[in-house]
Amino acid sequence: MKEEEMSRSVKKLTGLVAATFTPLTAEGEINLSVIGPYIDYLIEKQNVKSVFVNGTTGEGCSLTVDERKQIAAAWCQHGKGKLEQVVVHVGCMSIKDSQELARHAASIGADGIAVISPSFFKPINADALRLFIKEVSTSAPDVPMYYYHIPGMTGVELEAADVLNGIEQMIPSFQGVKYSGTDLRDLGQCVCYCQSHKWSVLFGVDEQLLGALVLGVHGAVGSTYNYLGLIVNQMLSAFDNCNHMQSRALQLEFMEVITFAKNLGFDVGVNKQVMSEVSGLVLGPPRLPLLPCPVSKAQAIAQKIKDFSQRH
Ligand SMILES: CC(=O)N[C@H](C=O)[C@@H](O)[C@H](O)[C@H](O)CO
Ligand SMILES: CC(=O)C(=O)O
Repeated sequence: MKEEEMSRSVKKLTGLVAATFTPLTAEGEINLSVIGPYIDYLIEKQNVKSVFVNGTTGEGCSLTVDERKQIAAAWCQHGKGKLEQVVVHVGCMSIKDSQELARHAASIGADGIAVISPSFFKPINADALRLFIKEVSTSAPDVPMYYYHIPGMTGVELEAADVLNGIEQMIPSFQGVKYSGTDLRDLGQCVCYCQSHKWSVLFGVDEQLLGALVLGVHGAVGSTYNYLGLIVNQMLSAFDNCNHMQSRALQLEFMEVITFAKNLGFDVGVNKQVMSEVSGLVLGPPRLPLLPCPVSKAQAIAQKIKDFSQRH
């Protein structure tokens, strides 16, 4: 497809996107039965209608290729007619695995795919990373492709704007970037570049979202929208209505909650247990090397979240 054709037929990814947790049984096997109720919870209780599956929050890199396929398929199947977009993260250390997951995502009707940089052998420059993303996209040429920039996890410090430069010539299906870094200059460069190609920039550091909105990002992908979607939607509305006092007050209060959580140790294992406490869904433990979270710790964080929600 030509670039103009693609951009006409693609639904732009905007607004809040929940980075989903992967439900596991107490024995540590994937638990597909939770995904249907999980979708209803996001839509009915959080007003969140798009999801990002098998990413950082979903422990995608800790799952087998087969497990990732089953999880992605369940989100697409149960989300049909309910969710606006299901974006599947397909990044792996092996490009072959990523290609297989990309092909699979296309076959189940995913609305988009995303890749992180490989992080054991790292791309030495932006060219190498662009090539990697391109080779994955050729396995699913009709599925919108997003680059998932998360230097804090991958250790790949290439500027995202450098990765985007010229990428439209290599990847006709390219549609934007999920930016989970904190370099606002690089983010701003990405916003300009994506704006000119009608792509989306989704921000991924939830506690800093307001700063990114000021720079013009089109939406946000994050773990906390699983349980704070309603409140952050209020912040987005306040921002859209130029109510700086209200959007700032909400972001500052949100920062206080995340700081409280971080001081107790806030990794994906803790976060997952917090979601179980707030939502009532039974998401189970994380997978090693992440450790299960003591229930008392998750309850203390969940209480802060509930208090925050009740105040608004
Ligand atoms: C490293 C990580 O998990 N980042 C998530 C997405 O990129 C965020 O949604 C964070 O969980 C969130 O901003 C809380 O710190
Ligand atoms: C936040 C996010 O996008 C992820 O967990 O992958």
